[in-house]
Amino acid sequence: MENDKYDHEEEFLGYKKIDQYDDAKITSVATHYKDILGKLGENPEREGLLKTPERVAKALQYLTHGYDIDPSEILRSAMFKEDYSQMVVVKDIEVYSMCEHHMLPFFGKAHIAYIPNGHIVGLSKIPRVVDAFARRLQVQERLTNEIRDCIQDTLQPAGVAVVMECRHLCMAMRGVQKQNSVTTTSAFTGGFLSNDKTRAEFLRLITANLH
Ligand SMILES: Nc1nc2c(ncn2[C@@H]2O[C@H](COP(=O)(O)OP(=O)(O)OP(=O)(O)O)[C@@H](O)[C@H]2O)c(=O)[nH]1
Ligand SMILES: [Zn+2]
Repeated sequence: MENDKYDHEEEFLGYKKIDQYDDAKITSVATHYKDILGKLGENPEREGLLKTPERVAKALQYLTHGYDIDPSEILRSAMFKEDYSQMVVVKDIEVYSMCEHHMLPFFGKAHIAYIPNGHIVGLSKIPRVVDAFARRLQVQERLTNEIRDCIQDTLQPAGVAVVMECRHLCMAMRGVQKQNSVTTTSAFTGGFLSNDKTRAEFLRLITANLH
């Protein structure tokens, strides 16, 4: 019975379970990757590579499963009326995404805050929203804005702040080959935009070592 509830909840939120692969898609993507291995000068029939096209296809489906998720629905599923109007900060959320230019990973941290306006949201839903947008082909700037807009439009708080710090492998293992550069992006609404003190408090909280 517990399982039934779990399945229903997954379906409701539009989550795709990790083991729920789309067989037709996997077969088609794998066929292309077998061809690509040959074009790269490899022998796709050698033992170590026999299952590689299918593995890559499954990995790619996982790494882009955010397309199947409705991020607003995630928030709507756990909004609670609450008389709390101080900033809520969830910091150091790990992010793994892939740049849409090279399909190479970029990864780092997201720091998110909102100022409740009658409703709070289940804390775990904020990292879930981050993942729903991150598990797509992205640029860091759009990812940052999409997270902000989703929280603002769905929860309608008095303000949202998103800061992301990421390393881009397309800048490290190829191209310009800078190993230590970190890209920071930010997006704000409401009180975080209009009130310098509110924004400064958020920035202080995400840089403070409180634990
Ligand atoms: N603004 C932004 N750029 C990104 C992001 N991820 C990758 N890029 C950049 O996308 C750009 C694509 O530029 P192009 O000149 O078309 O591609 P390229 O010839 O492979 O460029 P190089 O990486 O400089 O070798 C590069 O400058 C990447 O660093 C991102 O999240 N945001
Ligand atoms: Zn890139």
